Amino acid sequence: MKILLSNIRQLLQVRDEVKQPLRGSQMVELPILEEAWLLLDGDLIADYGSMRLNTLPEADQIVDCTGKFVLPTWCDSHSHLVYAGNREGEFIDRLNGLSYQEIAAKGGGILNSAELLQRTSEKDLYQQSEQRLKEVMALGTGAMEIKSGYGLTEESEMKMLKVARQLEENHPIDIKTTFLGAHAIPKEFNKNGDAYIDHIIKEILPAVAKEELADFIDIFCEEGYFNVAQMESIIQAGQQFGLAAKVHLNQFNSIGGIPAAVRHKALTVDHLEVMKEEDYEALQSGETLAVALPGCSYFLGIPYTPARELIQRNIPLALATDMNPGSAPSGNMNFVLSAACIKMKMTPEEAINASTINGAFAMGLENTHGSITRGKKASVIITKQIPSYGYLPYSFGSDLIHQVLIAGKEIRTNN
Ligand SMILES: N=CN[C@@H](CCC(=O)O)C(=O)O
Ligand SMILES: [Zn+2]
Repeated sequence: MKILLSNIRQLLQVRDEVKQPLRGSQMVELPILEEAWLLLDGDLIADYGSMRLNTLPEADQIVDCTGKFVLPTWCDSHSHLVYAGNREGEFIDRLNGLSYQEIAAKGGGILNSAELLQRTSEKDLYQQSEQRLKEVMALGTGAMEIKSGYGLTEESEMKMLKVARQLEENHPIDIKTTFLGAHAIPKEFNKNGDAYIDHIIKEILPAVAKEELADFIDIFCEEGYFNVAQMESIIQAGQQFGLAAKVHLNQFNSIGGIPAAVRHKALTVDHLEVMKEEDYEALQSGETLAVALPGCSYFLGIPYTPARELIQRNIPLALATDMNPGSAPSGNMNFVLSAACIKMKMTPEEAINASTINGAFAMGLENTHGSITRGKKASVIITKQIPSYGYLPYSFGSDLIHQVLIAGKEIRTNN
């Protein structure tokens, strides 16, 4: 079925081919086609052109986009969307003065979510997660990464990854999965991180790889969780199974993880709220992408990732939600866009690039997602009638989406 979007006020992020993630001054360039049409054929983008120059192509359905902006759907490259229950109780504890780390030290935090997830059936976990997935698709996310990490046993880590794979099978959104067994040390390991890392590498990872449940590998490298040597072991073990690394780093402390991750050719390093000179220099010397998670900074009240410094130093930067029950219980990329502009001083162009094409690179989906390109997935956001695309981050909290199409399928339409 061919769908023609006509009379588009501005078609955003129109690119022929993007070979590398955008960096530095490239991030401020957002290619635009004024007064445009866009033809979707089945699940792919077939063609686009100017309303002024071309005769319109034939289509089965025509959607009039007068006064509206069309852009590729968001690419959310860092999420923990599959989880059980919530941690609203810890949220109240934090409002009453406890810190995220203090709650974790008392046995709450990730271990709290793991305890509940282990008791939750696969079916129930699927249903809870599917509800969140439907919500984020309606908010314009067309590709996303989902991590395990609330299982912390072979059985429960596999349960999480199976649920993520089933979500992809049953919905048009593209989902990449990441094995995050090394998210916290389970209670049974009595704070012995080395023993748990050994167990992951010898037992859990081979089982995950055998069933092809993961595309990437991750670890929470942070004081009180896992150290740099343990991160290096996990990255190398993942590489044995062809899993590139996407690593949680520098959320609260800079402990030397970024230089090591870049040395080991990690695809992305994520969080980066706390940065030292050596961290910037390592990123400048390699190909690893930085991923910022402003929803986490907002929710926990911790520093925002220094986007201006990263961009000024030519380091490619993506934006993602970090959707999870403890530090960012929102999968709304529209909010992420606003927070990146308001709190991290990114321009709307930089924030849109970081949330689309660079997000696609951060998941290895750059050939199919992240831009309006012939042959890429027919996944687009049609805005309501708004004055400019800068209005998207400006009008924070407003729902400015008229329609979302993912792989050619209508996800929602507002009037
Ligand atoms: N920091 C590590 N992992 C998640 C939070 C996990 C949790 O608190 O449940 C994050 O990216 O923020
Ligand atoms: Zn995370």
